[in-house]
Amino acid sequence: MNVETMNVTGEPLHRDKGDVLLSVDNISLRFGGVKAISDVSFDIRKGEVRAIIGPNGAGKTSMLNCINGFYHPQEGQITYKGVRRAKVKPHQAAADGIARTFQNVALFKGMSTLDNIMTGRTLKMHRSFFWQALRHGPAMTEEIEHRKVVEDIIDFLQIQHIRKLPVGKLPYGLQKRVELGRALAMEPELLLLDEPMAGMNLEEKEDMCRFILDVNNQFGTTIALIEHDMGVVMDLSDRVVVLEYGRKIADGTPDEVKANQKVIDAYLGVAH
Ligand SMILES: Nc1ncnc2c1ncn2[C@@H]1O[C@H](COP(=O)(O)OP(=O)(O)OP(=O)(O)O)[C@@H](O)[C@H]1O
Repeated sequence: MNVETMNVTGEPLHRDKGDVLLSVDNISLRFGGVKAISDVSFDIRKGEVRAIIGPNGAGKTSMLNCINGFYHPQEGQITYKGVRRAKVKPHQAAADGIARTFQNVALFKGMSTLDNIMTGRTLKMHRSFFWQALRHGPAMTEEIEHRKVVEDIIDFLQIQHIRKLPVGKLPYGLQKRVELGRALAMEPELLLLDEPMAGMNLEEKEDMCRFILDVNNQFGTTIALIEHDMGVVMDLSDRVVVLEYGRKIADGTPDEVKANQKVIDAYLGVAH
């Protein structure tokens, strides 16, 4: 099998990096008197790794929450796959191919790695709860198909050795990998990663970087990630958008952003 041209389920991959997959236009989000995001616009192109960076409180997580429907901005609009979105809910965004991971791992701690990743297949299950409970007939066939996808993901992420272990007992780096696995089980077109390397040691970071790049290269998944480690951001990303105090202050390639005086000032804490 040539994984370069296949997705997780072995279907052919159609990569046309460059088209806009999602665009954020003039988004503003307020919480009472707090302006979390002010008039921000940027786009995410199909097949790219797009980083969202900025100092603490800049509005990065709020932006991911707007993209996947956790928050609904008071102003502006989001267009996904050419369709202007109304107020979608997170499960609708997920059904449309947008999956995410969280800053703090959000897994079912008492459940095994395998079962946690299996929960990522929920939206793909067509048989009713009645059939699934019986584990009979069409539901059985369907479960076998879903298990196959999940086992492929487990192989891909090299976590066979922990497939039966409860995730709450795993080191943090591995929990983050399981969370990535659960997001991948949704076969997303757009994967949102909120600080995927937070709390990891160097070796775990290197592993996670490699998996993110492999997901992008092998499955053609578009990735938007928030990350504080600048080395990681510069290595992984095709383009970087920089937020500060809820406003966009820069947008470009890693080299362009690195050389931008506003970005340098923001990270040095220079007052404006
Ligand atoms: N649910 C909420 N209710 C009230 N204020 C919020 C809420 N979520 C975010 N904020 C505020 O919005 C601003 C942006 O927060 P956000 O978490 O998006 O920033 P961030 O760039 O992700 O920060 P960090 O890097 O520290 O995670 C902050 O002032 C924060 O306190």
